Amino acid sequence: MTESRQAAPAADPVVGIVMGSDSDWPVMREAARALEEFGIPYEADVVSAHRMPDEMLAYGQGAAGRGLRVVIAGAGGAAHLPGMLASVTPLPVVGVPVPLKYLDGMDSLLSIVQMPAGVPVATVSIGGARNAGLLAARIVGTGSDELAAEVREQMTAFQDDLRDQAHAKGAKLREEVARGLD
Ligand SMILES: Nc1c(C(=O)O)ncn1[C@@H]1O[C@H](COP(=O)(O)O)[C@@H](O)[C@H]1O
Repeated sequence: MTESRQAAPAADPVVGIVMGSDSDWPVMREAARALEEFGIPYEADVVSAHRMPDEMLAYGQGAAGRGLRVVIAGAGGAAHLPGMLASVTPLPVVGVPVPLKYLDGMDSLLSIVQMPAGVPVATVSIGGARNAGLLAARIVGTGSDELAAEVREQMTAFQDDLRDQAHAKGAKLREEVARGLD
């Protein structure tokens, strides 16, 4: 009898990564990479407030009910997607300003960061999708389930690693200085 080989069912996503266009993916995939490093199940999709407003509303309104705990929303230019999602979901929304050819992402940054009182979006730096993923991981880590506990443990190890790397860089720089500048 041949052994049946079935792929394990993918865990339900707890983070939703959405972006205004697939052209944002080269930037936004860094958020996905960060989540993968922490073993956090996520989904990724194109959702545009401007081009598909009905679908954007449905995504935002359904996100919490589907088990998502955080939404990461990235968009370039007149980036209304993160704010519009934040207005229809009770979940934390992390906004990623995506830099485009003109204005270097300043337009997107200002569109996302200047939210009216009552509708918060946690905005990361221009192109800062990796930090968006790490922030989402920390938010997941605030939970009380097994995944949250694992993420907290991994995040502490990650931070220890960052500190060790910074120490190593400092040691290298001090050695260079001790040898004298050319
Ligand atoms: N800012 C938004 C929204 C939105 O905020 O709803 N929808 C698309 N876009 C942005 O338009 C840019 C150009 O999109 P195309 O590359 O598809 O022309 C992208 O950076 C996208 O995020």
